[in-house]
Amino acid sequence: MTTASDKQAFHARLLEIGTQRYHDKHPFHVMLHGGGCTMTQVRAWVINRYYYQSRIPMKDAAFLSRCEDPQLRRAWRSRIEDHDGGMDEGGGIRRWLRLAEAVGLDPAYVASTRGVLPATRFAVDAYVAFVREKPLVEAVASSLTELFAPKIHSERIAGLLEHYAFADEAALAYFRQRLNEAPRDVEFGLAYVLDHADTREKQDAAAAALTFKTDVLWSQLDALYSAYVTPGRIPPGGWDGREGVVREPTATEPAE
Ligand SMILES: O=C(O)c1cc(C(=O)O)c2c(n1)C(=O)C(=O)c1cc(C(=O)O)[nH]c1-2
Repeated sequence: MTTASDKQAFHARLLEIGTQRYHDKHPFHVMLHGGGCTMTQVRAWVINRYYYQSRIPMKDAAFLSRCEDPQLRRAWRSRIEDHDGGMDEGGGIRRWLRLAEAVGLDPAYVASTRGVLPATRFAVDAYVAFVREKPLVEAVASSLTELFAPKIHSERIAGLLEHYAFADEAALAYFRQRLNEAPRDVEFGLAYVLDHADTREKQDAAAAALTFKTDVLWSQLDALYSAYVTPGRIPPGGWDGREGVVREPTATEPAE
């Protein structure tokens, strides 16, 4: 059993993992948010990050398939609805494809996931497998990087609007919407982990799960940096900088 002060210390330990390891500090994000990316680099990020987006509802479905407690399923299932949405209006995935269009990519190309870097696939697939296989408290703990996501989403909205001609509210709707959704998810997830990681061993395992997830996020950006910032390093199968580009966005284009 854990005491209240134990719980507090564990909470602080989880927050410290974000301070040390969250991907807001990755050099690729520093470039992206500071206006230092070329359009090819922005597009590479949109293409690769789509793979993460596309797998989030699949990992949440894997999680749900393992929950025996109906209350837990009720609390969790909105995550799938946030990303998939309804038949007509769609959700986060469709909003991501609007960003793809805004940066001049064919959304069908992005949705095909052709051109996604091998290391992106490995990292994201490892996250889905982790959630499918590990104890529930570790699976929930692995989602707690979202504790740190509202800050990065706000920085991204401000940075993209300031530095890139393609960026407007329609293009960035995905991030604006996450600012509403993520705090609710993370409030539930954090309370669940603080309550259920009630031994030192479970706390260690939950902290390791959160650390693993920061690695999943960091590796995706390492893959992008290696392929599209370092000249001549696109691996076999990676987007070539041309496929799926349908137009160059201009500053004078009217917003949708
Ligand atoms: O832009 C980001 O940096 C970022 C990070 C994360 C995250 O920390 O895992 C998520 C998201 N965005 C996001 O939009 C999202 O829907 C999401 C779901 C999850 C998850 O693990 O269930 N993480 C994230």
